[in-house]
Amino acid sequence: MTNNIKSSTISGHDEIQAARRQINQLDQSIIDLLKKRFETSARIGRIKEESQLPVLDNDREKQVLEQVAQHDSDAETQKYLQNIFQAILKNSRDYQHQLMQKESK
Ligand SMILES: O=C(O)C(=O)C[C@]1(C(=O)O)C=C[C@@H](O)C=C1
Repeated sequence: MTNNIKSSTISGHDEIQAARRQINQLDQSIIDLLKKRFETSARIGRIKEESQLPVLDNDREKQVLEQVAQHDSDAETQKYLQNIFQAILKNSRDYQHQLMQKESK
């Protein structure tokens, strides 16, 4: 009995470790993709600066969030994905603003 509890605890521990290794790899992929996304956003930001266009484009942001919704039909995870992408869009805008400020100095 004691042994069973111990071994199930150990295998639970191993399972957590394995899942965490997977999360580490997934996080690395997410970081790589987000870096690429920021670079692309910076490119748009430079064009907007040259053309004197505002950083915020509400229609485009709505489109991005709709695209996210279309890619995930699971209502359970949808609200979290929406939150994440709202944060991504905000940080994308902040990054563009920061680059514009730097370039104007
Ligand atoms: O598509 C643009 O116009 C962008 O500047 C990119 C981006 C984005 O990160 O997706 C960022 C800010 C805008 O409000 C809309 C979208």
